[in-house]
Amino acid sequence: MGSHNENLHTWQQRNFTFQSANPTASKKAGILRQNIAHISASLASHDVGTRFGLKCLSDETQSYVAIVDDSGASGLNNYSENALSLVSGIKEQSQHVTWKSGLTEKGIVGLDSVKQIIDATSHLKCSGNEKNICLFSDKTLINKYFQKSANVGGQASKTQHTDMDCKPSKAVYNVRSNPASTAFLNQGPSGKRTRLDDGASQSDSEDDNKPHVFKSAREQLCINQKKKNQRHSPQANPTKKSLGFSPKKSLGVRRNQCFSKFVPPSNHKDSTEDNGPMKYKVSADPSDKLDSDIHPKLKGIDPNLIELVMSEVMDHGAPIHWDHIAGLEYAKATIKEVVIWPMMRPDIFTGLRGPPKGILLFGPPGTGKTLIGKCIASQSGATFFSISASSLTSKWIGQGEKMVRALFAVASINQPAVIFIDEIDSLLSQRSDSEHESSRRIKTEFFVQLDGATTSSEDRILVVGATNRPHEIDEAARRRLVKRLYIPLPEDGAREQIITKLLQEQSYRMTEEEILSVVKRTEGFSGADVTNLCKEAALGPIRSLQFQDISKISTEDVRPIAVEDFNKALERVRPSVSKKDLSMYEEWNKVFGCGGI
Ligand SMILES: Nc1ncnc2c1ncn2[C@@H]1O[C@H](COP(=O)(O)OP(=O)(O)OP(=O)(O)O)[C@@H](O)[C@H]1O
Ligand SMILES: [Mg+2]
Repeated sequence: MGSHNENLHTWQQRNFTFQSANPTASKKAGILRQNIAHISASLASHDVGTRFGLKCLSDETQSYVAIVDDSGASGLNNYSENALSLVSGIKEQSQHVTWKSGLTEKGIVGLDSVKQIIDATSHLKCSGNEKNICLFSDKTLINKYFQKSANVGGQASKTQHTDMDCKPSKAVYNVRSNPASTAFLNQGPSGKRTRLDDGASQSDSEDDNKPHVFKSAREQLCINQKKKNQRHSPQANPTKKSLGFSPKKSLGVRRNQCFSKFVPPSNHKDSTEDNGPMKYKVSADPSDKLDSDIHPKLKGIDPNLIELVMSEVMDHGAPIHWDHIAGLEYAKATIKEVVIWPMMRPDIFTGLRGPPKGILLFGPPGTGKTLIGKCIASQSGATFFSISASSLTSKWIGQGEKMVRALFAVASINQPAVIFIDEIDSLLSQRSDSEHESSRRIKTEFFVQLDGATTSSEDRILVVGATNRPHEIDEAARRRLVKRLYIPLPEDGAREQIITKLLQEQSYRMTEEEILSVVKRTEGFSGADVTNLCKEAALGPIRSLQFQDISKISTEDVRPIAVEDFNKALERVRPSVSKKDLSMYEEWNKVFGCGGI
């Protein structure tokens, strides 16, 4: 190094040049760089005092930095390159400079960002011909790179990818994602920083001699997007298939292989508890919600049928009193004995006195059988189920026998209960070979239920059947309907009772004799027939009105019913039961009836 004065002189001269001329920014920077180098050399050789030397060094460095990083257009902005070449410059000029640049390949590999690169590349797999992305498989490759650039005098050579080409087995890492970590990795011959990972400029060997041009991240992104699209187009990478590398697409969340056992939602508190199926407590009040516990007697029965029984079958008709039923004293007495009393005093009516399981009301049509059923409902205080055989067979086709089972099950839970089956002959008619399978099944179910197989002897369930065709009932049913009550045509007194009762609802002017005469003339009439006669007679006074008076007349002005009306009505209303039919009933009663009329 020159003597102290010489150095000073040179330095002053350089300074002067710097101050006087109007060099460009890069020129200035160059001069400042030399000054800095010069000062640090003088410091090292103790040509200048340490204090003075350091002062000058910091001044020069500041003005250098000011130029390089000047935010204006002139800012050279290539601070990092220059700093690097500066440092490598210092390294050359003053071998014995004490401080050592950290920019050795060891130091670089030790940098966090480089470590990230190395780590990141260690597990990535090459996915086919991603040639245009620079590859680092591990530290050795990075070290190799630096050896290579060191050999070329620090000038980063073109990144020769010969040994870095992406071989299918090598990891792929796109170092683009961490620019700071690539700044020092490669400086192209023009000093322009290029990126090792520059997908666009990074290309396979044939492009290597093309100068690497620096691209901004945005440009890079567009270029890579284009490349990616090309790569993914089917003809772009046939090798993907050949590599057999096609990750299975699993839509959404990957299902775990072991399918958890499906547990159906249940109303049970704890499905592990073995508390059996739902229990229903069927209350007399159908509006009650079904409780969560199923009565043992309802096990295995379709809840819908249970609901049906409760909504459709339970009778909620208007209450009927025994007085509403004219005549039929014997029948009424028997029913009271068999139905009402046992319901009221089950403690007395047990064992031999226990009530029968079934009653049959038979007789000509319109004699009050259904009426009796309704009266039992309102008078017995029992839960009353009224079902007609035709609805059982038609409405619930195929459900017949299930319906029967549900019916008896619900009744047994709501005992004392009366099951009234109107037109029971169409349900339990004589079995024949030609009959339909479903009706046969219904019958069988009925017999089982009637037999009390499902109801213990203490159960208070009464089945009341009504029919006007008793001879058609199957003998098995007949046996089970132990009380077979004949409901005959009403006698005079009954007919007089029906007429009197009905006339009281209207204004009438008839003498007792006249009424009796009417009763006489309705011999053979059923209760229903008598009722029809009264209705007809009541129309008499209306018919005597002129048509035009109808709209004006008040109810008081309508004349009362008179015997003439009945005389006319008798011309129109005829008895519905023939003598022949009548004899048939009487005959049947003699054979199968429980006596009395
Ligand atoms: N003994 C009676 N007392 C009062 N009214 C009666 C009597 N018998 C019949 N009736 C009248 O006739 C109508 C029909 O009676 P009910 O429906 O009980 O006849 P039924 O015996 O059931 O006939 P079917 O065998 O055709 O079903 C009743 O609504 C009632 O007005
Ligand atoms: Mg009836």
